[in-house]
Amino acid sequence: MTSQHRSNPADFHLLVDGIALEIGLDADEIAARKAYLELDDADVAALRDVRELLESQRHAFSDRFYAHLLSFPQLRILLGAGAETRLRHLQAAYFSSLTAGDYGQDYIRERLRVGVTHQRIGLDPKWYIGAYRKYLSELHDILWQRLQGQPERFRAAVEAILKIVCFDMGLALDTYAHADQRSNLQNQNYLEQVIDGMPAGLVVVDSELRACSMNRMMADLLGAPDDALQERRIPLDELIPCTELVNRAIETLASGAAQDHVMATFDGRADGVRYVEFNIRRTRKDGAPMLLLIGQDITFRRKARMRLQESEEFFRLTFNQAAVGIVLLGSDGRVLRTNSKMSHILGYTEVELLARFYQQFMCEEDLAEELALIGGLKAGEITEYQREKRLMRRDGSPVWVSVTVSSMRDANGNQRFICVVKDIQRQKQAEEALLRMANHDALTGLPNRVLMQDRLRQAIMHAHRTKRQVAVMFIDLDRFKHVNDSLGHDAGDQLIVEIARRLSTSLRESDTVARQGGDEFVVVLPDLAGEEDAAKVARKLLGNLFQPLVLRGQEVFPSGSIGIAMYPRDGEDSTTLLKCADSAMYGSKGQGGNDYSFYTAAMGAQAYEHLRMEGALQRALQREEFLLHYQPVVDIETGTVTGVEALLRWQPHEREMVSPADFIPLAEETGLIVPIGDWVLATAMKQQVAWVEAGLPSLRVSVNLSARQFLGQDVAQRVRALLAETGCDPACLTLEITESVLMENPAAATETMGRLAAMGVQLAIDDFGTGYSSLASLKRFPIHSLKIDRSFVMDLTQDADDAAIVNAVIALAHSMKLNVIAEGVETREQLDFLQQHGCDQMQGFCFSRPVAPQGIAAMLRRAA
Ligand SMILES: Nc1nc2c(ncn2[C@@H]2O[C@H](COP(=O)(O)O[C@H]3[C@@H](O)[C@H](n4cnc5c(=O)[nH]c(N)nc54)O[C@@H]3COP(=O)(O)O)[C@@H](O)[C@H]2O)c(=O)[nH]1
Repeated sequence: MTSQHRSNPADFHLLVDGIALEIGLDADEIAARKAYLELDDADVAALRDVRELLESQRHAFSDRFYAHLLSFPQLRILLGAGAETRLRHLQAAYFSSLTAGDYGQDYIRERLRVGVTHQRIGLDPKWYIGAYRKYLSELHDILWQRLQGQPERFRAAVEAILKIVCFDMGLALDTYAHADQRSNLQNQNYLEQVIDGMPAGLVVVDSELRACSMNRMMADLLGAPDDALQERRIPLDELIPCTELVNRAIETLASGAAQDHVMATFDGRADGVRYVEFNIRRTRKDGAPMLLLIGQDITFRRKARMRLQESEEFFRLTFNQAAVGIVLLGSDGRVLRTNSKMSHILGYTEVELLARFYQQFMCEEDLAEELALIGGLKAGEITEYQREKRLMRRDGSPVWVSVTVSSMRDANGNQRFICVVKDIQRQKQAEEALLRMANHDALTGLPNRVLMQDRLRQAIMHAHRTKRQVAVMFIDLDRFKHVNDSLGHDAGDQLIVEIARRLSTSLRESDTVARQGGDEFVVVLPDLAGEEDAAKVARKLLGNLFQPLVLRGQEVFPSGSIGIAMYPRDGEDSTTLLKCADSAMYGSKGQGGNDYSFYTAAMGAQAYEHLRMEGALQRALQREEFLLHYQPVVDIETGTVTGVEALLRWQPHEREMVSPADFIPLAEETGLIVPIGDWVLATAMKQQVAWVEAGLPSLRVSVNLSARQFLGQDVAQRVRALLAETGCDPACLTLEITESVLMENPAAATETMGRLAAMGVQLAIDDFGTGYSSLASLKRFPIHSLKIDRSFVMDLTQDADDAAIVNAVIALAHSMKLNVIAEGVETREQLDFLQQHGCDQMQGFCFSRPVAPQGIAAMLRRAA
């Protein structure tokens, strides 16, 4: 009986040797076995005796033997396909060795090998015991046939064959059993290893609900030592204190019904709580019911699920309560999900939004760009984009939003778009208002200078391309100051607003009317054929402007002076054209106003001179080209010099002296009057102190304050500083302010004058009679003197009106307890008149022209 073995031959031999050792097959054992079978030398001799006889029958024997064996399908399967040839060969070797007479170590090892091989292939002992039976019967028949008549020889041979075959069977069976035992042990070890190594915890519980064993994983889950159950069986509720698990285990034990997903929480572990999900199965061991509790550590999964739930909840709340609108779109733009803010922005309910496509909310003009961007997202060319645009609300009104659209994929790989929409309606409105404010005049709502210049530039560019012309009109209202001064600023504002309206309604949409500031307007007429078009518009404007209106109950007839510059004739850029129009406007004013003038080169020359003077004035201050002359103020009664008026002179280097009448208006216009006036104040005060220090009688010095000086800076503070700096006595300083300056901003003037008077400085109203203030309104101002304007004094001896005015002024001033000074007194007659009518003081050529400081000193010394 033979079979194959498939493992490595060296390993196999080691295994066989190991089994021989474990069985204890040493020489003594073999001798004992042979002795027990009574297998002795006589048997060996008997076997050798029939060797030749049997060898001759080997092939026929083999045929019959295998015909029998292979007639059993189970054997055919166990022995394997194509086994016959191989087996016949092994069989032949065994057949020969059976009668060879050598039954030592090699023989025995071969028998053991056969036993191990049979055990390995799962050939039950029944099969090879049957095979040995067939062997014996066949040998018996052969011997019977061949040894008929030789009963002794036959009996000895049969006896010996029986012994050796039983010897072989014993070896094979022992080996089989031992190899089987070994294999079982190995299987058991393997099973234990598998159970220990499995990624689930296992507790085996007996019918008394006591835990008998558990694997390493379960010990680990419970935080118990591996051998916790070796000493004693622990009650299940002690090992795992979970009522639910114990109850379900009791149920399974009783009914046999499997229990799944039984949750137990293991607390108190150093590494935190563990969640274990158990499956409970009933089984049997040695007839007694047992429970298998298989626990899966789902801590990670459960925590992950809890985290997921938490983050989903967080997302849900954030999504719903977000201060921005959020929309999830399908790749076709369908709204798949949205939040309440989005509903609020668009005025739809969430359900209504879900039935719509994003494209439905877009403005017509944004659609093409938006679709192109979405196309870019779809193609993966961009991952997101941001735009400020308008969306259409449910009520059809547009709402400004800032939209950020990003591309994403859902769990199934479908393309989705997330739109985050911020309502920027208010911001946009504020921006628009700011833009409006930056570009428009607050009072009239007309474009301001900035916007006008922009429009003018555009008009020039267009005209350049189309070979057309552009007219720029500079409009200045005539006598606006008069309205302002006499009727107040509110009336002035009303007039400006009405003029703005009249200008706007007189022009086309494409024309621009802008307020340049104050009472100045600029009109831009684009796309003209020539000068005559502009002239027509100018005539129309003047006609419309001239319509009367009632302000504060008084009928007013506004008019304006218009200067016109033409592109490209007068200039090719906005700055030049505006300058030209400005110069032309002065041309109109010079001709009496209420007219228009086109710019001419001569006007340009005037403007150039203007500029030149401005530069020269600036340099004059630095080069100290200014000086002061002083005109005495004389007491009419006594003829004594009581004071002087400081009068500014400009003596350019190596050039003729320039009259203040020529440069003061320009200095006023450019603002240079402020530093120049400051210089005058300081110099006059220093001079007053110098005369006193020179031992001369203390003189009152009068200084003229310009409008800008008086209204534009903190003159009181400056005067205080200069008084302190120069040491001039405030009581010796008079500040002269013209009537019109006072009326420009009476409230501010009152306040400033109050502060100056509080310092002890005296205040005089200059050029009195030329303005529009009434004597009554003067009561409000803390003034000390009135200076009657030279124009009234000049003709007072010839003109009865002037005489009456001068007389009235003196009378009224005295009634208000004001000092009166007449200016420009040139003749004895004028002086006599003034004396007769009680005028207090005078200044004029009849006494002295303005002279240098030394002249005043000499004059005072002479009088002493
Ligand atoms: N803001 C400032 N204005 C000033 C200052 N210095 C002068 N001025 C103003 O300039 C205008 C012209 O002044 P001026 O050429 O000096 O003429 C003054 C006198 O010379 C002139 N005057 C005086 N007496 C006579 C006379 O008998 N006949 C006559 N024809 N002219 C005479 O009058 C001018 C003084 O005017 P007023 O100031 O109104 O008293 C002139 O408006 C000056 O105010 C300065 O420092 N700051």
